[in-house]
Amino acid sequence: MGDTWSRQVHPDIESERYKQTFDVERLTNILDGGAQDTALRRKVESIIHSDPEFSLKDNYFLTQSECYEAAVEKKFHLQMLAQRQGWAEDSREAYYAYRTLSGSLGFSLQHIFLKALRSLGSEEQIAKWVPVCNKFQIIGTYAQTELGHGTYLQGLETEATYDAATQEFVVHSPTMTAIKWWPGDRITVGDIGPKMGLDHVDNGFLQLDHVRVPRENMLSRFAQVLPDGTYIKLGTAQSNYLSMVVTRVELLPGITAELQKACVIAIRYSIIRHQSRLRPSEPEAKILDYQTQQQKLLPQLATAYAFHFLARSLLEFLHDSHDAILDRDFSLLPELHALSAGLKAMVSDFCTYGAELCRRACGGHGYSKLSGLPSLVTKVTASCTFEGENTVLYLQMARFLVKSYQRTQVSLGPTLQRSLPQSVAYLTAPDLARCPAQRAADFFHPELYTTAWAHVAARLTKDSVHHIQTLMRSGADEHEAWNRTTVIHLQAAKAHCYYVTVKSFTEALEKLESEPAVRQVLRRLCDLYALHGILTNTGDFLHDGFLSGAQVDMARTAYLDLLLLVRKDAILLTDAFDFTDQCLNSALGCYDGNVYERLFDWAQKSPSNTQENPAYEKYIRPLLQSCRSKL
Ligand SMILES: CCCCCCCCCC(=O)SCCNC(=O)CCNC(=O)[C@H](O)C(C)(C)COP(=O)(O)OP(=O)(O)OC[C@H]1O[C@@H](n2cnc3c(N)ncnc32)[C@H](O)[C@@H]1OP(=O)(O)O
Ligand SMILES: Cc1cc2nc3c(=O)[nH]c(=O)nc-3n(C[C@H](O)[C@H](O)[C@H](O)COP(=O)(O)OP(=O)(O)OC[C@H]3O[C@@H](n4cnc5c(N)ncnc54)[C@H](O)[C@@H]3O)c2cc1C
Repeated sequence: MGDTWSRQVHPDIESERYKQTFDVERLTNILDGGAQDTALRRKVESIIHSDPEFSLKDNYFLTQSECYEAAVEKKFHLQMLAQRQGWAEDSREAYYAYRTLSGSLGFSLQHIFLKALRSLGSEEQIAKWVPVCNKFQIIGTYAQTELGHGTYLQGLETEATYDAATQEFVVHSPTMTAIKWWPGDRITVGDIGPKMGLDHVDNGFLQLDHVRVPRENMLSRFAQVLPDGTYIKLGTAQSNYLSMVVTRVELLPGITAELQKACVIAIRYSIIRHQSRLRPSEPEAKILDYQTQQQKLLPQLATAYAFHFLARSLLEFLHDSHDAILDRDFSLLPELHALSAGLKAMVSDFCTYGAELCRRACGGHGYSKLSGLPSLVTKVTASCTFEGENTVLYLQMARFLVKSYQRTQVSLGPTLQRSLPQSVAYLTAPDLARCPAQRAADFFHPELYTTAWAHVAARLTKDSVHHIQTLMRSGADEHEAWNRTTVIHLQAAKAHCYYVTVKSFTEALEKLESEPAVRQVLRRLCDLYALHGILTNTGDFLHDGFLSGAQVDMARTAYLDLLLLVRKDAILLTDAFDFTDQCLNSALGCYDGNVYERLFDWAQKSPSNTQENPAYEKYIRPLLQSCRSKL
């Protein structure tokens, strides 16, 4: 932070860094993608942090309007810096700049606009507009949602009427509910009013009154309109939804980073905070030494790591399939859509839950904005809704699971095995009826718990299909049967997403053979993540006897042992994320652990401490005097 306390690390947190069971720097390199990436990121961060224009110190004391202005100001300065440094918009340097300034930069919708342009625009349109957008000579938004519709895109009311005489589209909002609502960064425009958070984003409304748009401005990779108005379909009905798929995947690292930061803040604080005594004869304990505090925070740390590797594997899948889709080979799109929908829902749900748990785990100081935790919680909460409301997205995943299972019902055999999408291959794998675990240590085997998760996901998917078929046999039509099964669909989709995450974590570990110490510490997190899920969903594993009650007790023993093991490395695991103090902007989460000094110092900046509030003269003094005169 560059303040006086940065020079002296608090002994409590320093002692936690002595016993290095693994090389923290190597883990940071692995998370960054290599030592060179770490070096580049740190170089970008030092350039940013050396410039006072990018300081976040006063953010907690700004009004909404000041917050927005500060975000645009930072974006402006970052654009000027990027031009001076030669950092292209889609460069690693730009990515690292956004990572360190995330949540405080204006024009975030420009990225969403560019994803739509790159996914739906023709090569000519991309070549024409991307360069000027990258220089912010065009500032775009993504105005899809309306006052009356956000989820149900078939219900959108905005009209685009083609005028062949002028070769223009006349775009119009015919009703009040057709008014575009929410788009950040827009004709009759205005602000939609105060929100729960994201004060740095100017979410507004856009009412279109017969706005004319040239024909060539329609993004035309998957659909074209000829000068005479003929409509040419070049893709599928869903290919025009591609930019949402790309956005859902590319949002995952940023959403995960919110949980990572919350874990860093809460775990560092939990080493500094001493409260109550473990033994009457001993001094007050570090709250991270209480098993319940470990149970709150360490599974969240495991989740934050699990999602890092999950996001990486889904980004690879997107990268490998995106070019084919742009070339109109849509064979991988259904699986990509299902994964992007289901995993965006799960990651945002879990990161929201986890960030709030981290906040609560910090007691009273977790309720202070100066902790950095409340703004992390309000920010990550938005991701449960934007880019697709989570329930709706889980149901999209469920629809894919149902269709995949129905394919197994009609044709079994080797050809099916090869043609089933890789993420649901377990639907035709030989199924274990019972878990083979004989003792707690057996639950430390990735093969065992991955199979357990596949078993539950398969059972719930089959259960949902059988439930639909039973309802239809009793006379319900397919739509009613679907709706009356959606609670079970949700269970199946969530179990599938958890299985996918466990599998991607175990696969990431397999690639770390040359890093035994790092691999071991990550392996414990993988075990913890998998067992945490089993123990918070034991009903699903007991339901058909796959796990016995005795085996659940074994899993719990393994889990509680893991908490103790992970506790020892907790600080080192948070250090490995390598967030700077400036980026965390938290009085509780600084690297040096000097919490109380910073909390007291930062509180002095509160306007209430720098100027008298008019309430005293207007109300308090007269009240006191009125009471006094009666005495
Ligand atoms: C700091 C701040 C930073 C903020 C950044 C983020 C800003 C956020 C910006 C936004 O929020 S933009 C607006 C986001 N809006 C949405 O995500 C809308 C969500 N709704 C939908 O995506 C669709 O309406 C929905 C998937 C719910 C329904 O789609 P459909 O209307 O096509 O109906 P249906 O569910 O019957 O799907 C028909 C077929 O299309 C498929 N499909 C649906 N969506 C698809 C898709 N995206 N890609 C590929 N296929 C898709 C679906 O799987 C199915 O295939 P099958 O018939 O083979 O089963
Ligand atoms: C911070 C923020 C920023 C945003 N930015 C943008 C932007 O830049 N551009 C843009 O276009 N949009 C933006 N949005 C809008 C966002 O995309 C929509 O709010 C989102 O898609 C959800 O749609 P909705 O609001 O219509 O919710 P609804 O769908 O009305 O959700 C309400 C409830 O209905 C349920 N529901 C709806 N349909 C079904 C169904 N089929 N089955 C079961 N349950 C159902 C949902 O699960 C939910 O519980 C933003 C939203 C937020 C919060």
